[in-house]
Amino acid sequence: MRIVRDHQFVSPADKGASAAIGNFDGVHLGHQSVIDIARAQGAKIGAPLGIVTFEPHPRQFFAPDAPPFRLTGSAARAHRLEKLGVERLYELNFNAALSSLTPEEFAARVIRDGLGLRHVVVGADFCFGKGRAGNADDLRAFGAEMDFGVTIAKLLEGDTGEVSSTAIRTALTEGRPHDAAAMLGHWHRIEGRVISGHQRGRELGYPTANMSIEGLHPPKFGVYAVLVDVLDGPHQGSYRGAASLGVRPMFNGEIPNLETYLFDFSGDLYGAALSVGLVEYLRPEEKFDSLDAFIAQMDADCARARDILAHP
Ligand SMILES: Cc1cc2nc3c(=O)[nH]c(=O)nc-3n(C[C@H](O)[C@H](O)[C@H](O)COP(=O)(O)O)c2cc1C
Ligand SMILES: Nc1ncnc2c1ncn2[C@@H]1O[C@H](COP(=O)(O)OP(=O)(O)O)[C@@H](O)[C@H]1O
Repeated sequence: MRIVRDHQFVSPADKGASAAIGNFDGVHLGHQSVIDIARAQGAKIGAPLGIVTFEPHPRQFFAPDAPPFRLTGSAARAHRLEKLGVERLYELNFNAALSSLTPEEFAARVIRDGLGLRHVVVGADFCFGKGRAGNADDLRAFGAEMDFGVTIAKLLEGDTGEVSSTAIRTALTEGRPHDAAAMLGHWHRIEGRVISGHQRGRELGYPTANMSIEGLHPPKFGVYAVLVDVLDGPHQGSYRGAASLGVRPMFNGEIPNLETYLFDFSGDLYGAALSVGLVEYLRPEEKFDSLDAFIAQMDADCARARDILAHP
């Protein structure tokens, strides 16, 4: 997958895609259906599959102090898109210049001249350009005028209603990772590099690979059964584990993070990139009266997580 971050000066080899446009936060089933249409249109006209997306997320650009809401950071989104067979990822810098283009300027300068897209696919609720002034029908009209194809995809309905990033966030906030996964088409995964903590874990018999969740929507705090992928380094591979998400009341922690104990593993994970999939919510974080009681509870958590993960 080629990643292009500037819509100007794009090399001819990177132009000519059939691309879906949007934020694709979480890359859920609704996003995947839009991407499938772009793939099918591309196959018809012999164009590579592309995605046009934005970084930061426009909502972060317009309201930088709002609480974190993203399901996927830029790297996690790119991984997910690559797995879906995306060949060109246009991750455009969402800045003052881009956000002030009118719908017509966006169509002409970005879609036609900059990226040279041959076909674009958007969801029915798509809005674009300064002040969100353009809608999907406007895009179709610009396409006819500027010689790129446009498909407007219907919004996907799941069993429990519309598949949306908002509904997924709510499921995660309420500790329902299965419901989130049903809308995502995969486990909700938190990705990041392993950072060091207070080195207490190893003394408790439960060393944990710690990751920051800064900038991400926080799922319900507590203990989860998890599926872990170590994405790089000597321990690359898939593991099962139990993870604690939150502030560690046992040790009066403050900054929330994700701490993952990998089953049947020993080794150094500092600096490695991890992807931790939340499979089942086990219990809230607690403060125990003694370390013995805490360790006994972690033993029980891990036994339960092993059981759950044997038949996820
Ligand atoms: C299965 C499991 C359950 C945990 N449950 C709790 C908990 O209930 N309360 C809490 O404060 N911390 C909990 N933690 C987090 C531990 O406090 C944390 O991993 C440990 O203090 C190590 O911290 P360190 O990585 O900074 O050394 C849990 C960790 C694991 C792996
Ligand atoms: N089974 C395991 N699960 C998670 N991390 C492990 C495991 N075995 C060894 N480690 C290593 O131990 C480190 C965590 O040990 P810990 O004492 O909790 O220190 P820290 O407070 O720095 O997280 C991890 O970052 C990893 O490098």
